[in-house]
Amino acid sequence: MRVPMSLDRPEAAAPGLSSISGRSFLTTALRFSPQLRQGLLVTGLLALLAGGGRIVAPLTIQQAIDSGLAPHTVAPAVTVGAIAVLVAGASSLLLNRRLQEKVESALAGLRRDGLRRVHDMAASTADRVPSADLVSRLTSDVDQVTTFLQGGGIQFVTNAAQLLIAGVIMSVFSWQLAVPVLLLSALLISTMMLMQRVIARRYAQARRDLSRLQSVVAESVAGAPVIRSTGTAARTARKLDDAVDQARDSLLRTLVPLHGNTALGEVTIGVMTVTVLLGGVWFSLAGDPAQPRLSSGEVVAMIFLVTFFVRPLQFLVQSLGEAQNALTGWRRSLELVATPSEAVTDGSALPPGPLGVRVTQVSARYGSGPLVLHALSVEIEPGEHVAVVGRTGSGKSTFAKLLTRRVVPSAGTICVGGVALDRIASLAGRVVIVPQDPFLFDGTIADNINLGTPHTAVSQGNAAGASPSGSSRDGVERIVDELGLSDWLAGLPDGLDTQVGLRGERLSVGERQLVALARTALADPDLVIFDEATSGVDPATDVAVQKALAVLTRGRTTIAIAHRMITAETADRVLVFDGGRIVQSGHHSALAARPGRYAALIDAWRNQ
Ligand SMILES: Nc1ncnc2c1ncn2[C@@H]1O[C@H](COP(=O)(O)OP(=O)(O)OP(=O)(O)O)[C@@H](O)[C@H]1O
Repeated sequence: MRVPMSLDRPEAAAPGLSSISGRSFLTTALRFSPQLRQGLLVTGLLALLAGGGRIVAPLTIQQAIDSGLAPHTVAPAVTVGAIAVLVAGASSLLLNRRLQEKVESALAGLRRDGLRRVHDMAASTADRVPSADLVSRLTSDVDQVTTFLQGGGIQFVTNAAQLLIAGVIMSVFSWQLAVPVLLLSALLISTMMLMQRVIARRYAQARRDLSRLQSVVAESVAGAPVIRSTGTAARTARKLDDAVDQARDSLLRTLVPLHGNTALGEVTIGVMTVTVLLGGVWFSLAGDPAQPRLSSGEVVAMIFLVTFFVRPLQFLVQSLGEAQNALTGWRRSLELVATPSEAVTDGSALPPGPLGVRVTQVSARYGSGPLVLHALSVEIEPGEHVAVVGRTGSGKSTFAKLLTRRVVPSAGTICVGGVALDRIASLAGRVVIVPQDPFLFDGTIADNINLGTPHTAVSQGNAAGASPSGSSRDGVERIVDELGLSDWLAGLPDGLDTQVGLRGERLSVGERQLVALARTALADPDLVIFDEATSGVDPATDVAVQKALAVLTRGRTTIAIAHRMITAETADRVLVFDGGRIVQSGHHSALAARPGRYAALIDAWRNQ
C-alpha cells in the first residue's frame, strides 16, 4: 500500500482560500453562523436539565435504600425520580430539536454564503482553486456534518452536561472514589485530544484527496471525447487509479489512531467502573459496620453514577472519528465562507462614461513562477480602441487578466478611470471581459443574453411556464437588432428561443461569442476586453462577430486581444507584445510599414 508522504504535515487550506486552525474554528463558526450564537443560555439550561434529570434517578434510589425501603420514603423518591426522568426526556427532546434546527439552518446559511463567495471572491483566488474542490465544500463537506448529527451527534451537548453533573455528584458522595475516576477520565480525554490532532490532520488530508479524486473524475468525464479520440484511456485510467489509491490510503490512515483510541477508551472506562464497584463495596464493608464510610444506598448510587459518567465518555470515544470528519467538513466550508470577497468595502466608485487605463511599470507572475510580464507601461485613453497582438505566450491574456483583477501585479500600479485598480469597490458591469469561449448556461439564447437582469426568464413560453417579461424581451430584441444579429438568429430553428444546451454546446464557439457580445452590450459596460476566438469560427460567423464588435465598441474603451488582421486593422492603436513586454505601439498602417515584430506577424497572417 502506497502511503502519501504529506499525510502528517500541518494541514493547509486550498491555495487562495482562508485557513482556519483548530483553535479559531469555534470563533469562526460563531462569527459566520449567527444562528448558533442566539439563545445560548436557553440551550445551556436545557442541556443541564436533560443531563441532570437523568442523574436524579440514582439519587432517589439511594434515598430509598438508605431509609430501609420504607414505604413513606420510597413513594416520594419514586415520584421525584419519575418527574426528573420526564423533565430530562422533555428537555432532551427540546434541546435536540433546537440544536438540530440551529445547526441545520447554520449549514444552510453556510451553503448560501459559500455559493455567494464563489461568485464574489477575487478572480485571482477563484482561478487557483479547482472547481471540484469548491463544489465539495458546498456539498459533501456540509453533508458530513448533517450525517454526523443525524447519526446521534446531536446528543453531544446532553452527554457533556451529563458527564459534568455526574462527576460533581460523585465527588460529593465519595471523593476517594471520584478521584481515580476523574484522574482516569482526565488521562483519557487528554490522550484523546492528542490523538484528535493526528486524526484531524489525517481526515483533512483524506478530504483533500477525495476532492482531488472528484476533480480527476470530473475531468475524465468532461474530457471523454478527447480521451477517446487520442486513445489515451489507459493513461487516464492510471491517473484515476492513482487518485483512487491515494484517497483510499488516506482514509485507511485515519483508522489507525481511531482504533487505538477506541481500545484505550474501552480499557480506561472498564477500569473506572471496576474501581468504583470494588472501591464502593470495600468502603461500605471496611471499618465500623455501624458507621460505614459509604451506605448501601450510596454504593448503589455510585455504581449508577459511574455508569452515567462513562456513557458520555464511551459516546465520545466511539464517535470521535465521525465527529472529526464532520468538524473537518464544517471547517472546509467555513474556509470558503471566510475567504474575503473581491469587493473593496471602503473602495472608490468608478467615474461615469468610458474608462481610461493607465499601467505603470507593471510586472506579473503566476504563483512563485518566473515573471511573465516585465515593467509594462501603457496609457489607454477613454473611448480608445486598442488591439493587443503578439505570438502565443507573449503575455496578452495575462495583460487582460491584470485589468480584470484575475492576476495581481507583483510590481507597479494600474489605474482604471483614474482610480487605482485595487481600490475600486467593484468592477461588475463596468469592466467586462468577453473570453475566447464564453460560458453559456443551459437555457435559451434570450435567457443567456439577458443574464444582466437576474431572475427574469425571457424565453417565450419558457419551460417553467412563467410569462415572459416584456421589458426584458424587448431589451434583448433591441440589442440583437442593434448588433446586427437578427439574420443569424433567423437562421436558427427557434431564433432567440433556441436552446443552447449544457455550457452552450449546441452552438459553435463563434456563435457562443455572438451571444456573449449581445450579453455584454446589454450590460452596457465602459471598458470591454475582448479575447478573439483563435479557431472554430466559420467565415459567416466571423463577419457577424466583427459587425457586432464594431457596434459594441462604439463609445466605449475597448481592448481586443486580436488573432486576426482585421481586428488590428480597425483598431485606433495596436500594442505588440513579445516576451512579456510591449515592443511596438502605434496604428496598424504605421507599424505595418516598417520592419519589426508586427510586420512579421502580418506576414504570418497573410500566409495563413
Ligand atoms: N495560469 C497560469 N499559470 C502559470 N503560468 C501561466 C498561466 N497562464 C499563463 N501562463 C504563462 O504566462 C505566459 C504568458 O501567457 P499568456 O496566456 O498571457 O500568453 P498569450 O500571449 O495570451 O498567449 P495565447 O495567445 O496563446 O493565449 C506564458 O509563458 C504562459 O505559459
